[in-house]
Amino acid sequence: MTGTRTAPDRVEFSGVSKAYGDGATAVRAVDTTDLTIEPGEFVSLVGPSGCGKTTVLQMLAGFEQPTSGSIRIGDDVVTGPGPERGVVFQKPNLFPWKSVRANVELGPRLRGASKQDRRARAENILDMVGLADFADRRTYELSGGMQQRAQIARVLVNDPRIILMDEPFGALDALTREKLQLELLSIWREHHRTVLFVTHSVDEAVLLGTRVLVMSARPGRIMHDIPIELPEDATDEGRSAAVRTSAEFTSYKEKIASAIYHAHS
Ligand SMILES: Nc1ncnc2c1ncn2[C@@H]1O[C@H](COP(=O)(O)OP(=O)(O)OP(=O)(O)O)[C@@H](O)[C@H]1O
Repeated sequence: MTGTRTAPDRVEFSGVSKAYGDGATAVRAVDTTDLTIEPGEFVSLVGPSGCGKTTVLQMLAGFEQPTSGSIRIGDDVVTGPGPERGVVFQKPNLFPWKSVRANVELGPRLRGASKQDRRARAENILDMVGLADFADRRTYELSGGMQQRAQIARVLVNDPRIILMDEPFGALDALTREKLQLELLSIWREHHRTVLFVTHSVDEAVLLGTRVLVMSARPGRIMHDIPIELPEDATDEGRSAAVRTSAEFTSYKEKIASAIYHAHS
């Protein structure tokens, strides 16, 4: 039989709903949702507080199962977590007593990579996220921004094809946040992984996303799917301010902020 195979990293939600609990006390978090994410897309997910953004991400991560409908990656139905998906949360979950390098090497070590291989991979990734000089520090010694960099390195070292990020920069100060946004954008431009990025910041959603999805109030469903095309490359630190103040950027922000505002009503 010669069936057509779907691209291996294509994400597809078909009629996905999620309720927590059952009976009269059930919380309907996500309503019937269809969604396709093509390989290499950077999709920002925004919406009113409690509308089900994290639930969408957790279902794709395989930590939660849909109540109805199904989620596929390529031809495979998601039934649990898998090595092709890496998850970055708002709070880094690093081992504080281990060095940055040991934290980053843990994934490859658990998968049986040789010492030489995992060392080389860790060095490469730590360099990429700007932590090469901090490899031997214990993670509790790092600032919040550095800890989040280490967390991103820990996910990237496993070479996931799909990266799921839930408010990863939400706890950082504005300057560090901006720096990490640009770094993430550079990494994505270079490696072109598929990214699903949950954020409360419309500015961040527009700056990073190739698409912004706006969810309605709970039970959430995707109300708007907005492709983003900005005039310039925002990864260049010198030009990012110009991008953020461009007419296109402002217009996207206004459109999305208004959609979120109306999603409440
Ligand atoms: N494990 C759970 N058990 C019961 N209810 C839950 C659980 N997780 C989430 N919920 C509820 O489901 C709804 C959607 O939550 P979710 O965290 O997905 O929304 P969100 O859009 O990410 O929220 P926020 O923007 O505030 O982070 C909320 O009403 C929440 O209280």
